[in-house]
Amino acid sequence: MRVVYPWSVMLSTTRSRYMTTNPSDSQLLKVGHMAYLNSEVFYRKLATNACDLVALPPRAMAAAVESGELQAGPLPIAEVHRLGGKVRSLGNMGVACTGPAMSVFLFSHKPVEDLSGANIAVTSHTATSIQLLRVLFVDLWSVADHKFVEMADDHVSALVIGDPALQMLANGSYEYSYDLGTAWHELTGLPFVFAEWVVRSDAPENLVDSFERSLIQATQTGMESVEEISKIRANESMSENDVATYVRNFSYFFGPDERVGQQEFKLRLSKLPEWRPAVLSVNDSSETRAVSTS
Ligand SMILES: C=C(O[C@@H]1C=C(C(=O)O)C=C[C@H]1O)C(=O)O
Repeated sequence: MRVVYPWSVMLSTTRSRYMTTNPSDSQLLKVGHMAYLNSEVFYRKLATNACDLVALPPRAMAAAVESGELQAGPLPIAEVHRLGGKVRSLGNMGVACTGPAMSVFLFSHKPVEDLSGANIAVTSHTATSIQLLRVLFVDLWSVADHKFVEMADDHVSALVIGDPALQMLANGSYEYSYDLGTAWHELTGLPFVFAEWVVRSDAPENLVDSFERSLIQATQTGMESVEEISKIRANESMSENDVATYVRNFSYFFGPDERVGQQEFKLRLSKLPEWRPAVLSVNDSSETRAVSTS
């Protein structure tokens, strides 16, 4: 399995066992590696010859699948909806939660009800949570006339996801924090699907079938290996117990409830004006340093 790591400066989670500098024209799918702790169960036990992995943050990963640079990955659900028939589901899997997500936060210096007109900084990693925040601003918190800005700009609140959010939760200086999974559950009583494993519809069927089998098997084994993951991924801000609680909080195989939650999100989002955040090159993003966990 060959892995390219343009993202390696951003997260402390990269694993050298995957790193090689020897590109080959192998008959393997090019697959996105979501290097967040919340996605570790997919990759920890993935056979080394199952695919070629490329690490990218969620928004950039969706752009790479859309352009054909990658063929598969756990894509932000808002982008899965947008890509429509260009992609199809792999294994009925992804990242979902019912209630707290524990790593998708609006951190704020003011209560959320007072954010109308405020500058809200948004991580360039996100494609879905920013859309969830737009829904919550309208349907739950009645926040209007806010402006989404970059992390380096002046802001009152910041939307942060994944490992950087875990880090900020431990070390951050914001007075208020709102878990977007909790807020969604308050609003709808439903699970929220953040990401779904998909593959491009034009990917060769034989490669897709064999990768899908490997991925399902790896994830089942990965979910049985949370203790091992916890030992490896515990750090000064998260004990082994914290890591295990965090990982076990997610649903990785979807049932009917996840799909109902997904459709509800699609519906609520479709009622808002069409808008999506710019696709930034990872290297352009000034927040790389601001939210680095490495
Ligand atoms: C639960 C999370 O969901 C993530 C949030 C995403 C987004 O906002 O676009 C995309 C992928 C998910 O892994 C998280 O990052 O903590």
